[in-house]
Amino acid sequence: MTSTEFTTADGTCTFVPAPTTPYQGDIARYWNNEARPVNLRLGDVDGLYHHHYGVGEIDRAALGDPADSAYEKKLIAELHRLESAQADILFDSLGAIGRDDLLVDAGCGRGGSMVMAHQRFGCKVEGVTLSAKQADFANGRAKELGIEGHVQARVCNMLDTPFETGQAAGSWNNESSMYVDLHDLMAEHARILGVGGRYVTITGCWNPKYGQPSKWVSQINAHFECNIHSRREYLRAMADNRLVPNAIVDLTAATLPYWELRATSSLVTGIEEAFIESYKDGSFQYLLIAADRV
Ligand SMILES: C[S@@+](CC[C@H](N)C(=O)[O-])C[C@H]1O[C@@H](n2cnc3c(N)ncnc32)[C@H](O)[C@@H]1O
Ligand SMILES: CC(C)=CCC/C(C)=C/COP(=O)(O)OP(=O)(O)O
Ligand SMILES: [Mg+2]
Repeated sequence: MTSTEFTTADGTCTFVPAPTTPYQGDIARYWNNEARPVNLRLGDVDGLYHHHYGVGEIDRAALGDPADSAYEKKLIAELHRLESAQADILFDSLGAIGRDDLLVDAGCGRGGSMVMAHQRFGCKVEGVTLSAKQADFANGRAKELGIEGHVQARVCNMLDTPFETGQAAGSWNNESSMYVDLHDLMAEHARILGVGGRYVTITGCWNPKYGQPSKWVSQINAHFECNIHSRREYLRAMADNRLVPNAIVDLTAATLPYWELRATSSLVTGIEEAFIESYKDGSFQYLLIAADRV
């Protein structure tokens, strides 16, 4: 396998595997260059850096008066609280995880979810991302927290991971499954999970009830260079790969307050309208699917 050189934040030179396809090269570049304030400023609140969205009711009392000079800071903290609440909901669905178990985060971003999972379960958490910059960032945070022996990110294709067959007790995709073929993805999760293990995804998917992807869904795809799948595709790919859903939770109503609040902030990116309108017209859904590896 060919590799490319990458210099880490501490100046160390390292080699990372070259992307398997030109598309994966595009996605690696996209995340290597990403530095949106809506992600960095939220992460700065407590050092948990997420690249996913939020769920739950807005705490209006915590936000206080919009005319107050401290309001924007409180709004950022509130958006971040909702994003961390989203990760907590995903972990609630993983079932019983012990300290000696291994969890795998497929498409781990800057690693916020990995840190949270380790803090909650005490176990080892391994993540993969296409972006060397993200992996370096996640490993840097783990080192700062003194948990580098438990939380590790590497540059790797989630469809072809180095984990042993049956090694993981749990694995997840948190808003990272819209970059890959779902049959290939579920086959890899089914391979690395032991029988009785649990797979969880939180994802945005287009709703077959709408007919085809709406213009808003197409806009989201173009914005992130991703390819949103339908709800039907998720269920079919799981069924074909020994992953039996035990929970399908529609989080659409729970994520709307996050988007409506975000749309009023100074950190807007321009994609807020597409999420709000597609959730409202029913063409797009925010779903959690948990499945047992049988
Ligand atoms: C929207 S971010 C989500 C990050 C993280 N799950 C979170 O919740 O913060 C999408 C992530 O998927 C990763 N990704 C996309 N395609 C991938 C692939 N084929 N293999 C590994 N990671 C991939 C990207 O590198 C990026 O880290
Ligand atoms: C639900 C869907 C369709 C998600 C697409 C994947 C994605 C880009 C998630 C959020 O990342 P981010 O936190 O970097 O995005 P933003 O900068 O908009 O906060
Ligand atoms: Mg974000």
